[in-house]
Amino acid sequence: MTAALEMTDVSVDLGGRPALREATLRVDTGEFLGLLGPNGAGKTTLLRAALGLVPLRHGRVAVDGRPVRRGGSPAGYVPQRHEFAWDFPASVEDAVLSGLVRHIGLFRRPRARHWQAAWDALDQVHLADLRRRPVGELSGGQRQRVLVARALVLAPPVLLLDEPFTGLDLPAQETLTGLFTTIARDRAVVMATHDLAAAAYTCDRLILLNRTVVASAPAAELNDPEVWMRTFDVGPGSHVLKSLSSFVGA
Ligand SMILES: Nc1ncnc2c1ncn2[C@@H]1O[C@H](COP(=O)(O)OP(=O)(O)OP(=O)(O)O)[C@@H](O)[C@H]1O
Repeated sequence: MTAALEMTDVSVDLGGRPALREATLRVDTGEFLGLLGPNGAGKTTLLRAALGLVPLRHGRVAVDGRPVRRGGSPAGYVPQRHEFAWDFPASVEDAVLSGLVRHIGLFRRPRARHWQAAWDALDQVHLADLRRRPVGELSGGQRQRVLVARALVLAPPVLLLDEPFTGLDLPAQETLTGLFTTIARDRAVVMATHDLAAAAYTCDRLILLNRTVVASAPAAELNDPEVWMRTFDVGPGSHVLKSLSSFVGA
């Protein structure tokens, strides 16, 4: 089977320093993958490499079997919420259509098929009723779903989520988790997150990252404390390990 996303020996330098070292991973259609690691572990860099947004020092990236070139990845990207201009006077459907700007053309009018793709994407995130609402009036959870629809409008083989739960309450997180699980039925989903509990409960597999891939397995199988110590650069007496033991086997 062709991988939805395959990264082989990927190394990236940022500011002259290594941000990612020989990272290798494969994600298949139908998988919901959690990407975990401490601050500065290279999670965002790995997502940006999958999007063709950073030069690779070494290695290969392929989406749906096709090599990714600079700026030309078919992967869908859901940025962190603060990266979107919510005070821009746009409706929900305008925001979703902006995901198609490369297909529509910058100063051209969207065609019927573009509107239909936007409405279908809004249907998938259960926001069809709010399509005329100004984006500035939405809650944090609704804004997150708009960003997911904006990425889905291109029907990507893999959806990359950067910290989707930050600042959301538990019910909003639960809604999103259900949504991501549904979306992962017919594509791959990769979620970079600091929320280990949410990832452990909902993701099929976790990738533990600390500049390189330290481990890749379902949460229940990640029961070697050594692996978590290497991931988070902590010693055996660390509180990190104690808090981990409630939801993984470490
Ligand atoms: N534009 C940049 N120029 C130089 N160094 C950078 C740049 N962006 C990131 N870095 C460095 O690259 C490393 C990896 O950063 P990255 O943002 O990928 O980590 P992360 O795991 O996403 O972190 P966080 O959990 O804090 O968001 C860090 O050491 C960071 O300081």
